[in-house]
Amino acid sequence: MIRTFLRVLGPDHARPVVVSLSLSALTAVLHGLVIALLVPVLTRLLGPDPAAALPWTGALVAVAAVYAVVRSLALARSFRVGGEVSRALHHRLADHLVRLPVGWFTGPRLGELTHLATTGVVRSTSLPVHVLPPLADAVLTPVVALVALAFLQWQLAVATAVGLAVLAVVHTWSGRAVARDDAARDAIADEASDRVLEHARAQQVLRAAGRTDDRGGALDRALAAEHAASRRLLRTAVPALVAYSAAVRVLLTVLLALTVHLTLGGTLDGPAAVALLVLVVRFVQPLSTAAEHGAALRLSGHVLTRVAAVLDADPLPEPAVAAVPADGTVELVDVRFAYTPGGPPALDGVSLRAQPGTLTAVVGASGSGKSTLTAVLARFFDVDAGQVLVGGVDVRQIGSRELARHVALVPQDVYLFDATVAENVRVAAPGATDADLAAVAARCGLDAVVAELPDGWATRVGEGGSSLSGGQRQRVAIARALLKDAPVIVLDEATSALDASNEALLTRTALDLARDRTVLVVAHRPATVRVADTVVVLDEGCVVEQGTPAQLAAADGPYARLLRDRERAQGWRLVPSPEPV
Ligand SMILES: Nc1ncnc2c1ncn2[C@@H]1O[C@H](COP(=O)(O)OP(=O)(O)OP(=O)(O)O)[C@@H](O)[C@H]1O
Repeated sequence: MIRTFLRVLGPDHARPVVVSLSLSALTAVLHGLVIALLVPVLTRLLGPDPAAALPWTGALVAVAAVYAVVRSLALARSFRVGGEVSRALHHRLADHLVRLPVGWFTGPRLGELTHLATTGVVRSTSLPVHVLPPLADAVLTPVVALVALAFLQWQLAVATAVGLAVLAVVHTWSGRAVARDDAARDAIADEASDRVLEHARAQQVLRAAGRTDDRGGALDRALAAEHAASRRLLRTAVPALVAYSAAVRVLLTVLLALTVHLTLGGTLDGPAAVALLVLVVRFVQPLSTAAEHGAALRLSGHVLTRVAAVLDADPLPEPAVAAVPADGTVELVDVRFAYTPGGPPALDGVSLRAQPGTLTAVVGASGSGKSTLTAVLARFFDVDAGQVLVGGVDVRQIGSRELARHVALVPQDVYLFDATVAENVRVAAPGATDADLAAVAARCGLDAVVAELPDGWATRVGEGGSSLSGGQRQRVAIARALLKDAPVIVLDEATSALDASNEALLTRTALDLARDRTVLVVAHRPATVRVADTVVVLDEGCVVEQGTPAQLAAADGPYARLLRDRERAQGWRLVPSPEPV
């Protein structure tokens, strides 16, 4: 477990933890020595010559003083290390997450990450502060006392050694049973937190559907399962704790009885018996807390295994020497890709070429593979076969930083940070001046949005950009792409209804962008498709038609059918019912 802890922290942060744990171990050994020294001190103090206790008392005071100093140092260091552990784990997770393929971040993983980054990090932070030091005390102190006992009274030492072995067995047995239910409860708790998040996010949908409570729903079931899992854990944990605690009491009783027996039999004199009784009582004390700290250790161990699994997830391989794309030409050559190995292909032999200075519209029915095409282009996933080339270079040979500079993806559902509009645009180029912002805003119609906002560029957009409409958020994302000056822009057109002026603006912007770069639009509107230089029609992951809008319209194939369907759908309008006469 400690090995996993140090591995998860990484070499830079492991050293201070090792120092802190060593200090805690030294504290526990000194504690054991203090307890052991009580025996010669008490034996002599209660014996016929109390003055003989003086040198032993001096030794006891000296060791106790060193113990006090080391303990304070260990305590101060463990608290400092606790803070560092929290920071280190957050940094390690964050550094690794940015290198993972975007496809790794599926729904359940997001819930697990939230759990790990909050509860998981808190539990790991408590390890060097509240768990390992008392556990070292519970294990090392009795061992040191046992060694001392071996020199003082062998019969008691043998009985103690046997007792400690029995305790270790009981501890391991009870720990295994609890660990099983612990792991199950953790998994169910993750599911419950996922459901709570989902419930909060889906409030609009639920209210629109008239579902204001969740009786019998997924959240209700997840919370009930969590409750049941907690009860199951309690049913295992309580008997396990009681069994261990009873074993400690039995050991104490046996040792006390043995001491009395040895005294009555004349093997021990009165002062030695009193001293040994004190020794036995003192070293059994830390043992009784071992079960609780053992449980905390197991919980932390479980969480650390999961953090280690995240850190072990393979990042997308980076090229040893990153190649630089020659220009913004985009080419897909016989690309095949499935989300699950051996699963149905989302892209099945897709080939296309888009040149700088052109607008390519990608169209197709829902589920035909349009978003997947944009995802492999931005290398959110690596393709299973074929090649994705930007500027003549395979995206796997372009470093991720360079590729992000070359390809700007404007998704349908743009996420904005809870910051000002200006700060959100500057994400693409932190050094951009106000004049740069104004220039890109004018090109994508963001200037009109900013003019209407109460504080202009300084308006805060709320969490995720909630105070802006979908169309406005997309304009912020387009401004980011322009500011980044990416030669390739991939725009996933919003499927939601836009008013006529917004629709015209979006088409104008796409055309304007395509003057000096390669623009691919996942197009949902006939207006955008008609102005494209090339249209690529996807169906079940395959390119079924490709050509200019005029050519495809004349062919009267899948494109023409799709366009007719779209126009018919757009032709539907909700109109007020006529007034009764
Ligand atoms: N994360 C995922 N895991 C597994 N399968 C997926 C995933 N995302 C998409 N798919 C599947 O891949 C196929 C292509 O989906 P994709 O989202 O690319 O289609 P689309 O044309 O963009 O659809 P839409 O217009 O509805 O957004 C579909 O069968 C879809 O169910």
